[in-house]
Amino acid sequence: MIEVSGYTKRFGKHTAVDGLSFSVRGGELFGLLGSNGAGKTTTIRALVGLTRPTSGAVRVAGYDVWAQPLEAKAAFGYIPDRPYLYGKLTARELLRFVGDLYRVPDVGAQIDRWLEYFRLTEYGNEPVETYSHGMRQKVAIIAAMLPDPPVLIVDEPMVGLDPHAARQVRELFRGHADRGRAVLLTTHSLPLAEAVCDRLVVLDRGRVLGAGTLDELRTQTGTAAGGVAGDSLERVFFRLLEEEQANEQAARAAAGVNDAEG
Ligand SMILES: Nc1ncnc2c1ncn2[C@@H]1O[C@H](COP(=O)(O)OP(=O)(O)OP(=O)(O)O)[C@@H](O)[C@H]1O
Repeated sequence: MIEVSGYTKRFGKHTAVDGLSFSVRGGELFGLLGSNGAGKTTTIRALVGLTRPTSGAVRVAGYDVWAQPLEAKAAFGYIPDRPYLYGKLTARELLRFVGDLYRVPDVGAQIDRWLEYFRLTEYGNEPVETYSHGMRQKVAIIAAMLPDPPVLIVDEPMVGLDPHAARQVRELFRGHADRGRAVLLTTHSLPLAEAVCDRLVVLDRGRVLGAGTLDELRTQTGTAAGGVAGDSLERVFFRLLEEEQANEQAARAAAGVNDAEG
């Protein structure tokens, strides 16, 4: 459902993402993790047609996002980290606009159901510009979910949500994947990723440090650094970063020795 092959993005001389490959199947919830500046949003922006790859290909539902943008865009819902919503529209107007674009059947009843789910019913006829940050985030989530897309792409979904809404959203994404859809999300919340993701990629400065199920990552880090089965994703994550640092120091030291010899 999502295919990223050899995706590289350079901004001038800076390589933000370097030869990234992964795929997400229907029924899977996939996590893209990494520190600040790792390249998560840059990858998501390529997948949703906002930042053109320098090289490599990104495909959604079998369509190349950059060669067949209309087909690809019809197949995914996108929840950006900072959603832009038309502030002068009410939530109902905005959601009806989205629903009509995607030809959602029985859209009025669906919007009512979604507003109720997120406790927004009494605000549904107020302009979105009067909403709190979390309320806007909920509207952006509804807008992406309303067409029931085969692929859902989500950048940092929990920022600004209260604990109740965060749990609802977690269940929503898991349920979406369990109904055969593909869900790709980036998050800094390792407990969230541990609770819901089937598979993960950990990025650092544009390169993959580890990829696979949590158990596979445990094995990967355990073999190299003496970890034990059952380690939390947080421990695994920090081990991957520590190993990367150790490798870099070793490489620098070796280069220093070579320089000295040369
Ligand atoms: N438009 C741009 N122009 C130049 N550099 C950019 C641009 N967008 C991103 N970058 C650089 O690409 C790298 C990856 O940024 P990106 O936003 O993808 O990171 P991220 O993993 O989403 O980080 P965060 O967790 O902080 O949101 C960073 O070094 C960033 O400075």
